[in-house]
Parts: sequence; C-alpha cells; structure tokens
Amino acid sequence: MQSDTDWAVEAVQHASSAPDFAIQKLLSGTHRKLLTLVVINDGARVLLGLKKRGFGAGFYNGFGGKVDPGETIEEAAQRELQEEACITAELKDAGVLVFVFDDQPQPWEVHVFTASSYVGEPAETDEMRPQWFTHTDVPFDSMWADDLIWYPYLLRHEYFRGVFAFRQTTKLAWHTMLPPSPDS
Ligand SMILES: CNc1ncnc2c1ncn2[C@@H]1O[C@H](COP(=O)(O)OP(=O)(O)OP(=O)(O)O)[C@@H](O)[C@H]1O
Repeated sequence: MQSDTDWAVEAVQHASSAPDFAIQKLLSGTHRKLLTLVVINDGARVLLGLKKRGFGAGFYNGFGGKVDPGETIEEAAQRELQEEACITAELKDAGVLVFVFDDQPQPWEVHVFTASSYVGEPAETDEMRPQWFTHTDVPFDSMWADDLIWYPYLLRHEYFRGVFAFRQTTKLAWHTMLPPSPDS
C-alpha cells in the first residue's frame, strides 16, 4: 500500500538542505506515529488550549492526540476534542504535518482539522485549559515553533502539507511546505 506521506519522503530527498537525520528517518520506512490536531476557528478567533501535562506541556495548541488502534483518524480527532475541550464539531481537513525528531526513532504524522462552529461549551480538563485568541493575537511565543509557519495557511483556509525537522525535541532545524496535491 502506498503511504499517504510519500510526499514527505520526496520532499526531504529533493531538498538539498534537509538534515541527514530527517532524510534517514523518513527513508527508513519506520512506522509513523499518527496524531490529530483540531483548531476551532470562528472566523475572527481560534480556540486553543494550554497543555497542562505530558508532551508539549506549557505550550498553547489545538486539541488532539494519538490515534488509537481500530480508530479512524477523524474518530480520534473527535474523541480527543471531546476529552480535552468537552466539545464536538463538524471537522474539516486542514492539512498534514510530518515531524521528524533527531532524538526519536519514529516520525510523526499529524492530521490537522478545523471547524467553524461546535456543540457544547469549551471547558477546562485535566489536560488542557481552553482560551480564545483573535487571529492577530495567536500566542506563537508560547507555541510549537512550526505553528508560526502553518497557521497562516489554516487561517486563510488553504490546505497545507509540511515537513519539519526538530533537534532536541523542540528546536526547529528545518522545514518545507508543499503545494497542495492535485486530488486534495
Ligand atoms: C512538534 N511540533 C508540534 N507542533 C504542533 N503540535 C504538535 C507538535 N507535536 C505534537 N503536537 C500535538 O500535540 C498533541 C500531543 O498529544 P499527546 O498529549 O501526546 O497525545 P495523547 O493525548 O494521545 O497523549 P496521552 O495518551 O494523554 O499521553 C497532539 O495533538 C499533537 O498533534
């Protein structure tokens, strides 16, 4: 079966500046960890959460997590949105991000969704404290470094795909954004 993210392999192979670890890890064929990320965008504001524990604690982010065995990516996105923000929403595909870390064997494939409305009332959970930010006030200083690069696409409703290489987990060393594929 052809991987959904062969484009990521091609992207690092064709970029002369991609770090060796990114090329090696993406080419090795190691199974990618699948994750989801949901950003509610009401047109003027985005709903983010302050991550209170675990990976990325202290950063603002959308709501999401790992896809469990037997779950579709969209089911996982819905489950995590309910678990972390106490809401449900009609999700729209926004883009795909591939992360490669020099200190982790597995590349990550994050499926990003947006929604313009939702059902329920966003509420704090053990994992996240929800907070609204206007489009001009997104707290990039307290977010993952890649967010600054792909949020502009998300905010203008343009489908995106990107590959990001991190050193020591959080230091963005290299990235590339690809044009949308013809069938997306
Ligand atoms: C490296 N640059 C990054 N930039 C933007 N967002 C990133 C990210 N790296 C991870 N993310 C997101 O952070 C969440 C972690 O989820 P995480 O808490 O680990 O998953 P999950 O809830 O399944 O974990 P537990 O089972 O509770 O440990 C998940 O949405 C994932 O997409």
